[in-house]
Amino acid sequence: MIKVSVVGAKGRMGSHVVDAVNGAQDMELALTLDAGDDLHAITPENTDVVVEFTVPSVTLDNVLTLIGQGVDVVVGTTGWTEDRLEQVRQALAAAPRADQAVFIAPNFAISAVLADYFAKLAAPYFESAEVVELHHPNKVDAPSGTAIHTAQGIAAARQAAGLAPVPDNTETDGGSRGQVVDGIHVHAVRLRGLNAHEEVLMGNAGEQLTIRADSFDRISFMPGVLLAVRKLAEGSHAGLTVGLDRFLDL
Ligand SMILES: NC(=O)C1=CN([C@@H]2O[C@H](COP(=O)(O)OP(=O)(O)OC[C@H]3O[C@@H](n4cnc5c(N)ncnc54)[C@H](O)[C@@H]3O)[C@@H](O)[C@H]2O)C=CC1
Ligand SMILES: O=C(O)C1=N[C@H](C(=O)O)C[C@H](O)C1
Repeated sequence: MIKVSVVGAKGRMGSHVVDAVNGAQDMELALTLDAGDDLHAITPENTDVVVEFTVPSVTLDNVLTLIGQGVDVVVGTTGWTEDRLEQVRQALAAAPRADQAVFIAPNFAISAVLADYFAKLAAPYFESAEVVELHHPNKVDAPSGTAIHTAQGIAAARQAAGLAPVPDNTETDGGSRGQVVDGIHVHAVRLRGLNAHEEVLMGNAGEQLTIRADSFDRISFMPGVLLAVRKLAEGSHAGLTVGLDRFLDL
């Protein structure tokens, strides 16, 4: 049995993870912690893998503490920059166990992972590309971690293909053109009734490709979370891994 602890267990995602772990025949729920709890309670004796869904402002500190505790960590929280990822790599290099692992996924839903993948495939063939993400209004960060990741992937694919910057003759902008991530405009919508959605728009003269992923319910993230827990428990993914696509045969 894989012993799984959940950090952020009272949150929207954390509470779903608790239910998913309780429903998995090969896992047993160890500790469930939330804001104010001491993460040092989590040790290799009671936990194989920790699942961390908290808030962007605390996730790095949580992950560094958990690495120091000698346990593997699956992270779904957003807010990861290259600088923060590097801090995780360095902490893992000095971790108590040589084969210790941290896995971070911008998105655990297969629809979103595939949309991201398809966007990278399509990117070299279109002059224009923009990303629109749409979420529930309780979300604290904008744009979404997934949209940032998608925009970065599109930008890298365009650069590798030698494409020019996206065409844009905007002269006045009060913010309507969105946040620019590596040259790709990203727009965020917050609307009651929505959960997590992303649309990638690509255009050429006279044509448009739309790639859209809709996560209507947080249960859509759970197969991906459980897959990541199982992969880390296998012990063959030491170090830092980013993106669920790394665990799929794409
Ligand atoms: N990777 C993915 O597939 C997904 C990622 N997310 C991301 O997961 C994160 C959490 O989202 P939600 O569950 O909707 O948020 P939420 O606000 O419902 O839950 C966050 C939980 O973390 C707890 N928390 C805050 N500070 C803490 C600390 N220092 N230690 C332990 N717990 C602490 C809060 O009390 C709360 O219970 C966000 O960054 C969100 O963008 C959300 C959905 C899917
Ligand atoms: O806060 C959310 O809800 C979500 N957050 C993640 C993100 O910012 O990309 C994943 C998904 O979009 C849901």
